[in-house]
Amino acid sequence: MSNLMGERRKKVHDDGERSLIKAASNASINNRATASDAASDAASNAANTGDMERAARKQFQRDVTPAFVYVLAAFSALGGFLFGYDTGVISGAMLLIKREMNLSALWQEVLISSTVAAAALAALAGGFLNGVFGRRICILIASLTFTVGGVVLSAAPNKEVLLVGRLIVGLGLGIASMTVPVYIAEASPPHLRGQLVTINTLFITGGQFAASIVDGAFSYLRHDGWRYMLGLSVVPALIQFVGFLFLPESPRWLIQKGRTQKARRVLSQIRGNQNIDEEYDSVKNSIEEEEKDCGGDGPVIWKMLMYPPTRRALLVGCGLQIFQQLSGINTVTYYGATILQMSGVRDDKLAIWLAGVTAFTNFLFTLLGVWLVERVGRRKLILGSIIGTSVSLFVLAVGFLLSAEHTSPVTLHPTSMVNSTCAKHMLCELCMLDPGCGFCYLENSTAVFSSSCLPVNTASTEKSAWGRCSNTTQLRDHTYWAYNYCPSSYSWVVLLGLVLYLAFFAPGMGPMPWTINSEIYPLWARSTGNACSAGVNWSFNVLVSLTFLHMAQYLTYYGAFFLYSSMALLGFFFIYGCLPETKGRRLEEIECLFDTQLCSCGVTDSDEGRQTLLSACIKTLSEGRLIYSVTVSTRHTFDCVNLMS
Ligand SMILES: O[C@H]1[C@H](O)[C@@H](O)[C@H](O)[C@@H](O)[C@H]1O
Repeated sequence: MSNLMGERRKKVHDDGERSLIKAASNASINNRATASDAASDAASNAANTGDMERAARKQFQRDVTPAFVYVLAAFSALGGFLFGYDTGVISGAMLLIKREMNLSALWQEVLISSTVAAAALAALAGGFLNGVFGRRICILIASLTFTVGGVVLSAAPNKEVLLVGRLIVGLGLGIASMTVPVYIAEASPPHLRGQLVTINTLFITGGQFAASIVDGAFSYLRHDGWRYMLGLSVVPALIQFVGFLFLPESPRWLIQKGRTQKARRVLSQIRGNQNIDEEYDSVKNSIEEEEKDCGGDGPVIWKMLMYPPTRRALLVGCGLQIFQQLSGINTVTYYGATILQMSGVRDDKLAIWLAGVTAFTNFLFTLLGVWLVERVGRRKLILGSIIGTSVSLFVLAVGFLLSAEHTSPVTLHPTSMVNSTCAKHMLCELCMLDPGCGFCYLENSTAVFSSSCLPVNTASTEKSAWGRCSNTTQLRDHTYWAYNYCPSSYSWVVLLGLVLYLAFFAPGMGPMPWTINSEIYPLWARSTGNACSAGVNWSFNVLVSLTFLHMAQYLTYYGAFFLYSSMALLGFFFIYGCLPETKGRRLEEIECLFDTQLCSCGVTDSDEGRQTLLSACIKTLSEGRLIYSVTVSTRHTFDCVNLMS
């Protein structure tokens, strides 16, 4: 298989080389090229030999990828695990904390959103820290922050200290989320980069899954169970911290800082003592090239915005993160347990584990993404994923719509309830959309009957404040309490939508925005580019989570999901138009993909040839009597001129 891929890539290269000679002879050097047919042949042979050597070297490197790069990726991806764990664990922990500390709804909201908001700010600051201190120090800072945050949270005597702990964890999240993908991308060989960076997202979803298991297990410990839930994050954080004391700095960052000897040492350590000259030279050349192109004063973000290729890359990177969040991943997974309950899993004890089922499905399908990313490429994977996501959201919305249209009426109106707002609701759908009420009903195999809309118990949404559904032991013998959902014979459509959603979102839209962002910026702009896009991701994460319940109230559930579905469709057109394929390219080549006007409907085959050709040109071949000299004028056009020496 890898042989075949090697052959294919070589063919593209050959074609590129042929078109190079053709382009050159058609252009300004027409006469000289005609006079040098023989020399051209010789050069072509020499170039082919060089080509074959390069291909053979690449093949060798593929066959013997040293284990060290996997170790490095795994330790880095613990940052992803903590990302998933710390964002996932809070929902289960909150159920216990709110009871023990008597938290108001506002405090609950503050404790949940503060972390994500702090992460957004820290991700932005992480760009600066990365540029100055390097990737390794930033990962060490992040794991130390996670550790301190975990200790503060697990020992918190009151809600104020809890808030401090949540803010500290948020800082770690922000720094880790932008640094880890960059570090892995910079250390990986091109043919494995996509897979290894995607492993980071696999660890995110793995962390979310682990969090749901821990939540389930410690939920039985009514007193202080939350301390274990929150405190356990210290374990992976410490493992990562200790691991990173021994792991090296990114060789690309070292070269950028002029620490070339160390960079060479690290690169050959990561590549397992293979020949690193070609890679080292290409990174170094491209840094010099970048300095020429993008010299000038001002903050990096300003230079990025002034320089068209990085401006376009930033737009694409942030756009991907925005559409990832606007596709509603965090509300769908948050709502997943309710969807499963709605579909007939009515046992309350089981409900807490249902979030785990959704998280596990998300994890499983992210694994599919790891497998696919280097096989089909980023572009196809994310396009297939987002269109599937949009369709699944549509199915989810239709399921909610059908359920709403066939919603059960409220048949009982207890007289003691006249003062409650819940008494006003005549349909389950309206009762369910009111956060203060729930639906209490009896059910036989064919119908719902004896139903009432009752106020929810403020301490636990698992039962009503009073009446038939206020005592959990009474909630059997076909008496059910539905908070957040209505019994419906169309729940299978909703369940189908959920499964389809996870199957499509998780392999592409979940990981690709992170993977692609780690690749598309040139080195001088990489930390800042990733900081901005990660900051945008976290900001939209808060935005979507904070607006979901209000949207559900004003637009109903189906309205909210139709909106997410159209956002995903919009995202499809954006990605189709603007995202080039980055698979298999060296990081230094990728900037060229943004040379031309943005949104030119992706990269065509001939573009691929053009890019391979460009990288061949940049190397300035000098073989035999023939010299290829390169003019890469402001990186917008290039012309390979063959000259007789
Ligand atoms: O890529 C990740 C991932 O797929 C998670 O499931 C989600 O919670 C995050 O917000 C997202 O950035």
